[in-house]
Amino acid sequence: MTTAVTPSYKLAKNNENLNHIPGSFGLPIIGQTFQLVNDLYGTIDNQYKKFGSVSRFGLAGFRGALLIGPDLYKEVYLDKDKNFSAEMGYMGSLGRFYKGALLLRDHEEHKFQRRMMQTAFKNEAMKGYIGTMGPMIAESIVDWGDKGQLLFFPAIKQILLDVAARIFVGLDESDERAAKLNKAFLDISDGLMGIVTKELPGTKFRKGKIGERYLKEFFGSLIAERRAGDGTDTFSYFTREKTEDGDYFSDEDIIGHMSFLLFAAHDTTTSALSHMLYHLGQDQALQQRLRDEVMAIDKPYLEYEDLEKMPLMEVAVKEALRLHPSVMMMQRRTIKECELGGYKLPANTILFLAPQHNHRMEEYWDEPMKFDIDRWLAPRNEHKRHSFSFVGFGGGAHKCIGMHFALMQVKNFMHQFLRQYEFHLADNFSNKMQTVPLPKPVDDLPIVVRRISS
Ligand code: HEM
Repeated sequence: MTTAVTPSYKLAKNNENLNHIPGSFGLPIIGQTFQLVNDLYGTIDNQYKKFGSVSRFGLAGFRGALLIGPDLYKEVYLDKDKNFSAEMGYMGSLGRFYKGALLLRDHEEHKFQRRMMQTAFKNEAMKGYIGTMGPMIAESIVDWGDKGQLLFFPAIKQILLDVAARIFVGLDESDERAAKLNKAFLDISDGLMGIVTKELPGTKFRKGKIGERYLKEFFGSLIAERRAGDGTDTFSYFTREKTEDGDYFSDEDIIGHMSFLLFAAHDTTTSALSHMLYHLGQDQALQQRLRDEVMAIDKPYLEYEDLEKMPLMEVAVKEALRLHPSVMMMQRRTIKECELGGYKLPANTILFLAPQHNHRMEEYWDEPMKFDIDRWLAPRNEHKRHSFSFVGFGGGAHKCIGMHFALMQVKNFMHQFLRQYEFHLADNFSNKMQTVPLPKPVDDLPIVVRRISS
């Protein structure tokens, strides 16, 4: 039996010796966290204008280099010389609960693990998912017309939790394990925000750790049964996937990937849909343009082949993600000394990548602050000016594996919603947006919904 040796870069401490790079780490420990929470774009833009595309930056206890601009993102995401570690970039944050997740694996190990997910995101699986998704969403919004005004963010959050329990895990909403699973998952998300990182009574961290243990036990206890069955939920696919040598993936790997999948899929899509409705709720003509697209499909539920008949919906969600990326900060750590933007960055330096700034650069986007779906369509095709000017789903080896699933879910929701309802933002909407920890409207997006008379 061979024992895996931990590569030395995973044992090294973060390098904070960056005196040769312009900028500042900000206040002790918290760094520039407060500025960023108050104004994400302004803080990054200020940093760019003062110091250029590579600068010293401090955030939530971490000190490293902030990278700005699509050329640098391309270098880091494509990582041709294996210079960058996603695992060590995220170890101090996501690593507290999701050690072993796909995003926290590097290079060969990452490639090997990503294989586990391949069948679960192929066409055949996606066709099965879409068959479940449409009716579930339709049922969830059937009474929205009677409510008049509703808070969109918590409403869509619950719908997507239920859909995830069914499609990813194979649990019906009436199954009491679905509620427990959702609670465990939400507790972990809360735990990630905890300031105390010890399991002390009453802390978010402790609640999160209890949730983490619940998920471990829950998924672990079902692996053998799912492997023997013919389930078409994501979890079942993972249990049956084999390595190139014909072995199943280990229980530990399957559990780690399932737990992270729930996290990676949920808040991101909730945030994207909330921002999309935020813009459509202010522009009735655009809302009608998208409604015309879904009406033209003329079916109660979307089928897989219908997804490509919704090009406007696809660019509308991308435009929402351009202005308000769900993942507001990505992290990597250098493995060895390397040069970025003309600066030598020592080994073990944390790198911060803030996609929103790329998405609003005037060099790549005309009137970047405007919500304008036509910028993505011919003849303008602004997104083609640089292959990394839009990185809402990341790029390179770690590019979001659930991107097509997310787009399918958005299209399904919008297909059900716009066919039945028209809506606008409620008068009491504050028009304030938050970006940290999750980008969303501050007061949960109150909307007024009216049934369209048939
Ligand atoms: C609008 C919705 C979504 C957005 C904006 C989004 C965004 C992202 C981004 C930016 C990354 C790359 C992070 C990095 O490189 O540091 C990522 C990775 C990932 N996403 Fe998504 N995501 C979404 C939905 C989903 C869904 C629905 C799933 C699963 C069904 C999913 C699963 C994952 C996984 C597993 C990874 C890690 C991939 C890897 O390391 O190889 N995401 N996502």
